[in-house]
Amino acid sequence: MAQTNACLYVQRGIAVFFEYDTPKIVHIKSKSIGIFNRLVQLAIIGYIIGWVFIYKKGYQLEDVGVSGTTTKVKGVAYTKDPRVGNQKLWDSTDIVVPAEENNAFFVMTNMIITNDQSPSECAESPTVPGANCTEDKDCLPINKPFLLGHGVTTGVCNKTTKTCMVEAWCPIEHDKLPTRYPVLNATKTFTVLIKNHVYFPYYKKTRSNIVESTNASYLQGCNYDAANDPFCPVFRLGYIVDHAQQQMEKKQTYDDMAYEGGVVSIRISWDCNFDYDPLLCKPKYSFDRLDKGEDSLIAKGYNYRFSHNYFQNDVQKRQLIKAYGILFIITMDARAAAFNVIPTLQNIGSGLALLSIATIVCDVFVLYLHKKRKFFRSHKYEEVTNTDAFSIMEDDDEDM
Ligand SMILES: Nc1ncnc2c1ncn2[C@@H]1O[C@H](COP(=O)(O)OP(=O)(O)OP(=O)(O)O)[C@@H](O)[C@H]1O
Repeated sequence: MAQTNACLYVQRGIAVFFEYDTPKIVHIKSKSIGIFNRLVQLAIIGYIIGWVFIYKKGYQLEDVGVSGTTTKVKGVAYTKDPRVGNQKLWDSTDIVVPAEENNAFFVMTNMIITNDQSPSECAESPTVPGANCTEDKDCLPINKPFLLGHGVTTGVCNKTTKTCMVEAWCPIEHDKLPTRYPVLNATKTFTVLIKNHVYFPYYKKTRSNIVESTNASYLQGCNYDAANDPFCPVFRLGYIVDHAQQQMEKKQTYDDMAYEGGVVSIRISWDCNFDYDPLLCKPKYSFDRLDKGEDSLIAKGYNYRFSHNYFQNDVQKRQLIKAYGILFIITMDARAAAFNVIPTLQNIGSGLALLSIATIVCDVFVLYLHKKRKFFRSHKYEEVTNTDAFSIMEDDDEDM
């Protein structure tokens, strides 16, 4: 039985080898099928013209720009807060730390200041893991560092604080923000000048976000506003923070964010069409908050520590600052395009090839979905053999 089946397969295989398929044109005269065919062709042509050529500008060659960005923050704040000295004047030199960063700037908005620290011995903080003790032997070995603490053990337990004595920068920092408001909430009125230069290597053209028509007095007086002054490169920090939170469910005020810090991105987008005057190419700005803000339960906000070291009466001293603030990260995305023959021909070619899909779609409709599909199929597929051909030749001979 199995042998017979195998023989049948072999015979069929041999028969297929001696067959030839050729497409046949069946001219169907039907209003509904004709309209369907034209609609499919129209949809494909619409896609090629509308999407590929008009929307995606398939006739242009794209170049990606390289760019450099610098920033300068300006503003003055005056605080009356016992935490930072009763009266203190702050300008951007005090508040922007470090003074210069690559594609970013940090604005300090709140802080814990520990003044006059000097290297000596003091009791470790009770919140430091492993620093609690009841007797001296709990603080052995000597010179053991506390990873999350402030110094190294001296082998003595402080009976008052019940923590190990450490050799450290003393007094150690009291790591707790004392009030619910940020010291430097006035930074919301500070401004930042962003200078962004972009170069397109293929087109050898440079653009800058400081528009050609501006002058120094315009820069000193303008403030970016998406609706009223979209080309001013000077941004109020309060404006950036407000607009960065638009996509967030729980929006925070500038003061809320300034209290524990956060991360905001400033995105500069260039989309230049060099088929027109390059001077018409202007940047667009958008702002986003990158940290989770209120939604994050642990490790909220953004802070880091830095110190100012000095000598007083030949004693080495320092002021330690735990700075909370907003880190502004500048990202850039630059593209330029202009007419070029190669992408134009490529897109026309692939568009024409796409038109053949109309025939496939119509064939599927006519041969498998249409109510007269059996009739159309019988005309589309026809089997002929050599014997048929010979009989027709003989008939022709007789006629002659
Ligand atoms: N954050 C800012 N807000 C408003 N204007 C600014 C800001 N930063 C700079 N400017 C002004 O923009 C212009 C160009 O700034 P640029 O830094 O190139 O020049 P500058 O003369 O060195 O600036 P300055 O000495 O005032 O810091 C200057 O007139 C400057 O005062």
